[in-house]
Amino acid sequence: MHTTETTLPGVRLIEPTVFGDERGFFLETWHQARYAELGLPECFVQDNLSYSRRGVLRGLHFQHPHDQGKLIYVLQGEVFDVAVDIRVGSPSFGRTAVAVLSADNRRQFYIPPGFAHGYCVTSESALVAYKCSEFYAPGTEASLLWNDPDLAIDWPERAPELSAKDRAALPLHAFPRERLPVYVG
Ligand SMILES: Cc1cn([C@H]2C[C@H](O)[C@@H](COP(=O)(O)OP(=O)(O)O[C@H]3O[C@@H](C)C(=O)[C@@H](O)[C@H]3O)O2)c(=O)[nH]c1=O
Repeated sequence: MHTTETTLPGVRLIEPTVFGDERGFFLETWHQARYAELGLPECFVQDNLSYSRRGVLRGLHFQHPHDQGKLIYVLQGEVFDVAVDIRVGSPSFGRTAVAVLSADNRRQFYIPPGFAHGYCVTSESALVAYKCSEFYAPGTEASLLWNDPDLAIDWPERAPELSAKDRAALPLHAFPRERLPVYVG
């Protein structure tokens, strides 16, 4: 397993060791002890799977309270994945880290609690799997505007397909401080 720091402290790109043989390949998608050594949560409590067509953009989402850490990987297709530091008082507040995740590169992106997350599908379709460190808590989720000019994310799609919730999202500066997580160092 190989891990790389990204442009945001705590956000990690993980390349699991792949064991290939004549039958195909095998890899561990999560191993509690090994991933704990990387500083990932020892306990994920929910696994999610979503399917989307090319050009769909889901995000940028976060929950607060009940902030979720997420371990994301792609089972089919390819996505452009984005993390945004939205922790009030963080030295990297408003900064982003991006990664191309695909079924072929088998990369995983770890986004700690306190960050917003989103992705855009760049293949014909994509199956995205992710583990979460907190349960889904309806009413505490929020949508940060995908094309907030202050974030300046260079999305691969200029006119993505969005949910109604994401079309009504707010730019980061419009969120009251109490709706955002706080940086604890
Ligand atoms: C996220 C989620 C949604 N749902 C339901 C609510 C709703 O009826 C339906 C679709 O929900 P959404 O439109 O919020 O799904 P989606 O836009 O895919 O939301 C997800 O986006 C990515 C980027 C994330 O990081 C996730 O945490 C989550 O916010 O699924 C659950 O039951 N459990 C969950 O954990």
